[in-house]
Amino acid sequence: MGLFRRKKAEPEPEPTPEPAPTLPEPPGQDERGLRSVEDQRAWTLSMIHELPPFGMQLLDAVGLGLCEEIRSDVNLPGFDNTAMDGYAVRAQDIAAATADAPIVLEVVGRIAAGEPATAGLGEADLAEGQAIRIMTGAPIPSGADAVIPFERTDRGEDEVRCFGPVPEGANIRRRGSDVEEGDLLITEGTRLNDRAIGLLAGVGIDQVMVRPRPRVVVIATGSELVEPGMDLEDDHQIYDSNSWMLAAAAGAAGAQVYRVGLLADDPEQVKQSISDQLVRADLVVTSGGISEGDHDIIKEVMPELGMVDFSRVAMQPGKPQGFGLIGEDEIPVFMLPGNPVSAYVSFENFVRPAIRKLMGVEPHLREPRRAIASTVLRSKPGVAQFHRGFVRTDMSGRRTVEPVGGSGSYLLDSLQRSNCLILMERDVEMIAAGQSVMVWAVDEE
Ligand SMILES: Nc1nc2c(c(=O)[nH]1)N[C@H]1C(S)=C(S)[C@@H](COP(=O)(O)OP(=O)(O)OC[C@H]3O[C@@H](n4cnc5c(N)ncnc54)[C@H](O)[C@@H]3O)O[C@H]1N2
Ligand code: MOO
Repeated sequence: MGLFRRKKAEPEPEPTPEPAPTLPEPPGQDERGLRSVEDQRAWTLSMIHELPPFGMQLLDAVGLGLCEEIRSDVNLPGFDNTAMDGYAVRAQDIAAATADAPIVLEVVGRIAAGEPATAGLGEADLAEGQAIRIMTGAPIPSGADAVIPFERTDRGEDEVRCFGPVPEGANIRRRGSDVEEGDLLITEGTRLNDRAIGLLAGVGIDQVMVRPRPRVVVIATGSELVEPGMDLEDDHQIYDSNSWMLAAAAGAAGAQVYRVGLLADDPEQVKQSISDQLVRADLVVTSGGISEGDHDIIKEVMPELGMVDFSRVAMQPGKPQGFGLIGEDEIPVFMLPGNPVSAYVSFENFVRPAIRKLMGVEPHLREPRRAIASTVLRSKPGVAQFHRGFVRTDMSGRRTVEPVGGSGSYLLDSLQRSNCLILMERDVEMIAAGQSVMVWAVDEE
């Protein structure tokens, strides 16, 4: 017992520190320490979330991902109308007409597009022996069941000679024959193109719910890099191609791109510059500095900015990969390898799907097409191979593909000459000429 029966004050318990947030459990590795491309993609995509949707005017929505289902409230056409300038007639009245023995009809009115069907006749039906001059898009008057084009008549004003018959229904565009009220027009997850905008406008819709363009910051690192347009000061410098190519690719995928100037291999500068970018980024993409070198700057500084993961993926090119969630807002960052082809192939495999997921556009991954290999293709065992290729489709629809350039991941020229990536799965070592293989046609949407 203590003095004066007072209990000794219990020491305050030490507050348990919040555990530092970590990335979800990364995918497993093979015996050589490599992850599969599919696992790496699924894992990184699991940390990317669709951006919240907004209502946008049609022209602001071009290229964006629709996040509602669009059904039509109207019929298209909204009324039976004529596809030709001519005369609305009763087909049976001129069934016996020929060039030599034309049938004469009385012209009882005239309807232009935008005028009501009653403009010609009032409330009466077109009667036997009557015709109405009618212009393309104008509504078909009641009683008429065909339109004879001007070219098959003498274009008469008060009466018209018809030089041949027309079948019932000829040149009439029926109400609802394009779109019926209630039809499903565009599904959620569709990236809106120019034709979709036309259809939406055509059914009277002026605003849609879409996800905004993801803001993608693209950064290249490397002290050897020089901005295109500047002089190379010595012969061991190179021009930065990656940040331009990645910025262009991100833009084509639908992003709002911010390309940041080059960052030299100075840790403090790189850290500060990347942190400064986070306020305007939904996604950050870097290139270079992630493999085993002494100056792999990204590998060095990024752990100070958040939760990051560097790994090796069973793919060629593109083996070294980095991913993280950085800054207070845990902005996703893809840290791509510096070799230009590796950066491009990594973009196609991981970044483009992430941009599409942010936009709510499906499918996330490019859809592979089947093509016949025109020469033998080889791959190292145990890695997914992404050869550059040129795919063409002949007149009969047969798609063939040939490799372009070698497999070196520095080969920018052959990358430019290619229009596809040839996909050779991890367990495939050879594709013989004439065998089929899957390709990503990278110039397609
Ligand atoms: N000992 C090892 N060395 C390397 C390995 C490895 O596993 N062990 N992997 C190789 C592979 S594969 C790749 S890919 C590269 C990736 O390297 P980094 O991401 O660290 O990239 P850097 O070293 O910065 O650059 C590589 C290469 O690319 C050129 N480069 C970089 N940035 C640009 C740019 N913006 N525009 C044009 N060219 C760029 C750079 O000059 C280098 O030539 O590592 C291998 N090494
Ligand atoms: O895998 Mo590196 O990405 O080939 O050149």
